[in-house]
Amino acid sequence: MITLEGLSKRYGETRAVDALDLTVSPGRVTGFLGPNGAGKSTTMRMILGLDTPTGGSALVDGRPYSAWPVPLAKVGALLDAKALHPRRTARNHLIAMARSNGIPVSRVGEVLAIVGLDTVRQKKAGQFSLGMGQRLGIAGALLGDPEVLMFDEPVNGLDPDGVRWVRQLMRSLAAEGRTVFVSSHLMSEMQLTADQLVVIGRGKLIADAPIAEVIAGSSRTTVRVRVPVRADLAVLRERLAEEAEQVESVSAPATPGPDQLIVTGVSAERVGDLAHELGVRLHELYTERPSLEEAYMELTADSVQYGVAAAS
Ligand SMILES: Nc1ncnc2c1ncn2[C@@H]1O[C@H](COP(=O)(O)OP(=O)(O)OP(=O)(O)O)[C@@H](O)[C@H]1O
Repeated sequence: MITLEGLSKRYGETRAVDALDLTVSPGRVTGFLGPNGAGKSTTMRMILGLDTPTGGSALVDGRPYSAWPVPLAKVGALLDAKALHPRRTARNHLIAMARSNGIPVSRVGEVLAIVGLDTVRQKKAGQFSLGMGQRLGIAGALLGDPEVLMFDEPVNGLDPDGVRWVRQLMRSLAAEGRTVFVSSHLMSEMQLTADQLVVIGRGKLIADAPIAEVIAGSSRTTVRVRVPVRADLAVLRERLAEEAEQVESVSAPATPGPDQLIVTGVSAERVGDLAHELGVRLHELYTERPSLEEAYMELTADSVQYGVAAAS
């Protein structure tokens, strides 16, 4: 488990991380999202003791990372896949890591096999592609068989097969009861991988909730209802207008007039109950949920620092 209490980091005037309170629990994949410069990498670096907080604390199972006798056996991390010695082979890189952390060298072969690099274990890291570097970084994170894993943009540079592999790896690590904390800008991938989402913007917590809740909480969740009788549509519309945020009449393609309502701010159950009370016959009633990307865009709209002006 990772526990952040009031965690803060300032760089001069920049509040990179601003009083962050957060618990990252075991047994699930927690996605860590936020616009560029939101403070994700800085947070992860502080958890690993690579940056010193200017306030608050970051603990792993109740202790700072460095206070664990074999930190690599407690937390495995992939932060910067390019941080490799270019003339060292994959195998030697991992052997050096294992030796300096008191981990049996026999574990090196195991993790090379897990990440699919056993055939190139004698290749020098400097000759690795971006994706191979990512795999080697993940091998390093797994070396100490840690309970807590942190990955900063792990699918960066991976081909579709590799992306899928990372997804399955994260899911299986969480299923084994480990804590998996992973940052990514790929929303579609996060939607498939994460159980819980933590969203930050300008160093502050914006959301910490199960993925389904983040999506359901979006104002873009609407209810669509199809009513076959035009007069009934008007009756239902009038009644819904009393409690909905918005009710819009629309027509399906190739129909002469409106035959559907799109309702915001009222559940499908409530729409169905009201229709029943009014004796209005329905042909369709369903909830349209936004994608995670749409929900995320809405959540972070005020926190984007490095946006591009929309093309006119
Ligand atoms: N060493 C540093 N010196 C000064 N400012 C820094 C330093 N490291 C990070 N920052 C600033 O802290 C803020 C947070 O940066 P950080 O890299 O943690 O964001 P991020 O969420 O990981 O961004 P990205 O998604 O672009 O990787 C940014 O404004 C960044 O410019």
